[in-house]
Amino acid sequence: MDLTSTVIIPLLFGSLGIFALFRLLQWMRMRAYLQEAVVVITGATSGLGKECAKAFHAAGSKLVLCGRDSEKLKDLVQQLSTMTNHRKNTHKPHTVVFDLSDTKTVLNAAEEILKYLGHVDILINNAGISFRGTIVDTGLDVDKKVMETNYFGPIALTKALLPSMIKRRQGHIVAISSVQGKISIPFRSAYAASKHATQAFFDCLRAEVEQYDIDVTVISPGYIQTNLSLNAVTADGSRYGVMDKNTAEGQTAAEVAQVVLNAVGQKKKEVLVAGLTPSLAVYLRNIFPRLFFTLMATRAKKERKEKDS
Ligand SMILES: NC(=O)C1=CN([C@@H]2O[C@H](COP(=O)(O)OP(=O)(O)OC[C@H]3O[C@@H](n4cnc5c(N)ncnc54)[C@H](OP(=O)(O)O)[C@@H]3O)[C@@H](O)[C@H]2O)C=CC1
Ligand SMILES: CCCCCCCCCCCCCCCC(=O)OCC(=O)COP(=O)(O)O
Repeated sequence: MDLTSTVIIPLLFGSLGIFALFRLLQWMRMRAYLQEAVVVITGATSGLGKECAKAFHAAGSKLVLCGRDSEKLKDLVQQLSTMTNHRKNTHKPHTVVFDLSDTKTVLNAAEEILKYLGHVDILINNAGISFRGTIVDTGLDVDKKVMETNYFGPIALTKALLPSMIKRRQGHIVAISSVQGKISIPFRSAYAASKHATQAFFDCLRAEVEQYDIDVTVISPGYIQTNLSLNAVTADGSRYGVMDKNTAEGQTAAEVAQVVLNAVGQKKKEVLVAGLTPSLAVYLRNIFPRLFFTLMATRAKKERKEKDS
């Protein structure tokens, strides 16, 4: 008896068929979940937020696009309306203008969103700023600004929308963190601190709200080709204004937005979206912390030397 033709090949094709069917069912469930869902995206005016807006719009979600600049939001709505490769049943997005570092405007925005749309299915806390500077030279006002934007703003918005999700026993909260929510690299203190706080807060939230059928997804990207480094704040509060090499060579925002869409659609609890070095760095930090600390100290000395020369 030929084992290959009677057992191995049928088994192989059978497994492939089951896998294909599983993926198809997964895709159909994801499509149904995102279609018609009310999705709030912060930081929709550029980079990853803008690409998420395009991806969720194409998936048929009802978008609430948030940002500080109403003109940029209007432009995005216009751009979405002309997108050609989307399905027929897309929706005109609603826009809300507020600054995440101003709690009062965040709370007003949440009220406006609930008043206008009645409920939120998916909140994507995406907006953020980065930081470049030495700890010794950085004023506390700069640390606070980064924490207000990356941590207190998103948690204020989350807390404001959470009661209505609990009441409906339905909702999904997404935090765009960073690899720097898991490891700290020198001269990024305020940013890394804000992302570690984000990771911790949303991990606690996930545990607390599972009993209400609310999902929490934390996405930790590595470098993405966006304006993040250009817009980073420095030790004296001024704009960094440099497109860092790592950022310029990172993944495209559109690629990462697809990962966000799939992670949300599949209700994943967390996703690391990074290249080999950042991914290895996360493992190294946890498995061989002393080696990781030595590498970081060497990196800090090298960067300092380069800056001083
Ligand atoms: N780029 C990267 O390498 C990585 C990015 N990330 C994270 O991805 C997220 C998106 O950043 P990215 O797209 O890269 O960067 P961008 O600078 O392109 O986008 C940042 C967005 O956040 C908004 N924003 C900044 N400050 C505030 C504020 N005070 N109130 C409201 N909105 C604000 C910006 O609005 P405005 O247009 O008004 O400035 C902009 O829409 C961030 O959380 C970032 O930390 C994570 C890992 C890597
Ligand atoms: C054999 C194992 C080798 C692993 C050693 C690696 C040590 C090198 C450290 C690498 C650090 C990577 C940091 C990645 C950080 C990252 O992806 O952050 C994403 C961001 O949020 C970008 O923000 P930024 O403003 O810092 O550009």
